[in-house]
Amino acid sequence: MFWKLLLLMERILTAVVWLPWTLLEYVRDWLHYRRLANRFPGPPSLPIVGNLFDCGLFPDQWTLMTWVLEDLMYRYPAGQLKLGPVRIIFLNDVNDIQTFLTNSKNHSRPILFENVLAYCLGRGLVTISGKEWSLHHKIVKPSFHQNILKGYVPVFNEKGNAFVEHLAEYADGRAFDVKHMTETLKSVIVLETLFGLPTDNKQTNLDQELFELVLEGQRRLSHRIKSPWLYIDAFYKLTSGGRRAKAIRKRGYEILDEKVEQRKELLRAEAKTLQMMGTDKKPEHTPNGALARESDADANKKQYNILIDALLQEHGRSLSYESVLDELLIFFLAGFDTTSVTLQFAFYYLAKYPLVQEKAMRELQNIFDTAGSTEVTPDMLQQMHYVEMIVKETLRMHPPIFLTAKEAGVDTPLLSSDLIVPAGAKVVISPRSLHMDPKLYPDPHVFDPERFSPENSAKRHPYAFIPFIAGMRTCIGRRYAMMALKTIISKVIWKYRIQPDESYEPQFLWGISTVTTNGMRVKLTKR
Ligand code: HEM
Repeated sequence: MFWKLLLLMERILTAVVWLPWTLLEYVRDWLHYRRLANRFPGPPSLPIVGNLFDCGLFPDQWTLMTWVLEDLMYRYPAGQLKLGPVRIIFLNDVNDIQTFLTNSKNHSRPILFENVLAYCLGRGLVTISGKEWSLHHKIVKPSFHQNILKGYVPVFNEKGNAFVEHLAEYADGRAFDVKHMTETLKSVIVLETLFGLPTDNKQTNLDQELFELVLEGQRRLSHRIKSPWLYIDAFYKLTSGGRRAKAIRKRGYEILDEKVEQRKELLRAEAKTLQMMGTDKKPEHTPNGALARESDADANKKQYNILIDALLQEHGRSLSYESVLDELLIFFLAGFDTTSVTLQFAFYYLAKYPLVQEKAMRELQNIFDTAGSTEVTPDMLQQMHYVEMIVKETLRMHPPIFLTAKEAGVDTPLLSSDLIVPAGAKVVISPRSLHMDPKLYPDPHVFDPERFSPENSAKRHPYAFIPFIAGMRTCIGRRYAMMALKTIISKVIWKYRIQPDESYEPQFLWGISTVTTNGMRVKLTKR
């Protein structure tokens, strides 16, 4: 009894001391945050509503974005915007961006933003942070090892050839829309490489449905991001948009579940064939051409699995089945969306700059003629310096992810001024604003791949080109994307001359990635 009383008193005493102490610490942190954040310059704001009225002045979301990215971020290279109670700090000085991103404590997403993304996309690599992120990252990273990526090149080739053949139907000089074709191409590539499923170069009805669901999910997410009153999950769930977003995710899971079953079936068939052949030697390639198991050379080294197999192996160990499906959904979206946008804009800029096409053609003549084949190999990809410069310049002018939001984990002093980004600040960095800074890129609106020649690149700040962001949360698919894009663009340039549709100007919709609302119109003629 005595001991129980003592224990109770101890608890009461702890509560009495602990509560005010915690509260005090919280107030102290908040005052510290406010003191540091208040020093950041920004457009004049009103009490409570901040800059909400300024933002409301813009007729649409795109004009608002242009104001932030092309006006505010240049006027205030380290500045702030107050969206009601939410304060956003933006950085647009290359040294400050480097300082911020190289600090491994600054890589979580603001929790509100993370929740908004996760509601539509589930909890995959893009939408998680902390220990959960470290675990998922460790599981999927080996699937992007260069041995695996090299094994994908035959798939990039096969799909690239089919795409180029399909384009022949339009190669009579009339204007046509290439957008949907690039989206289909890229989603088929993802299914064959990351999911290890043969596709017959076409989308099945189910693939098409998954693809459309993901696009709709993106549109809904974009609508939610620009409507702060929908940020609270409990409220969003009750709206028709929230209910539809939930239904999209549920149906997405059902389709992905079927994909998982197809992959398991394929692996069972493969194992059976091996058994019948009386060998236990593991094959180097899956039927779709992707490297699936360790090759002889790697036999004693680490085992690299394609993404879906790596995830399934962890199912029941460190991952739940829902986490497996969440990752597949994220990779399906991340894998096809950004690369197809880049491919569309490569078409757009190449059409406007015929001399760039001819220079690329000369490089390709060297490579393909020497090899006596247009089947691209990993070695040939290494030799495509100019084609790579075209891809980079496309990503400079139109980085598909225009901006990213991070939460500062620690106070981070900036280099360009005596300002300090306080711990807890929501920080926005825009590859697009940075890439259009005339101090870094003179005549930034001119498409000039020479900016990425080895000599010119060497002179530039290492953080001046960040289409994949940088630091700990850099894009895991960046090498995959570069290899796929170089393979396909080289095949298109080899076969066709691309010309502009003079009546076309892209109109943009800003979401997770920045896409066009009016397709991507160009003209083609055969070489
Ligand atoms: C041109 C193509 C691509 C571009 C420009 C691009 C850009 C980016 C950017 C900017 C981020 C960071 C986002 C942020 O921090 O807010 C990112 C992350 C990511 N990307 Fe990509 N990406 C591309 C292709 C791909 C591909 C092909 C895949 C998959 C095969 C992929 C998978 C991912 C994943 C999983 C993340 C999250 C990484 C993490 O947080 O750890 N991306 N990407």
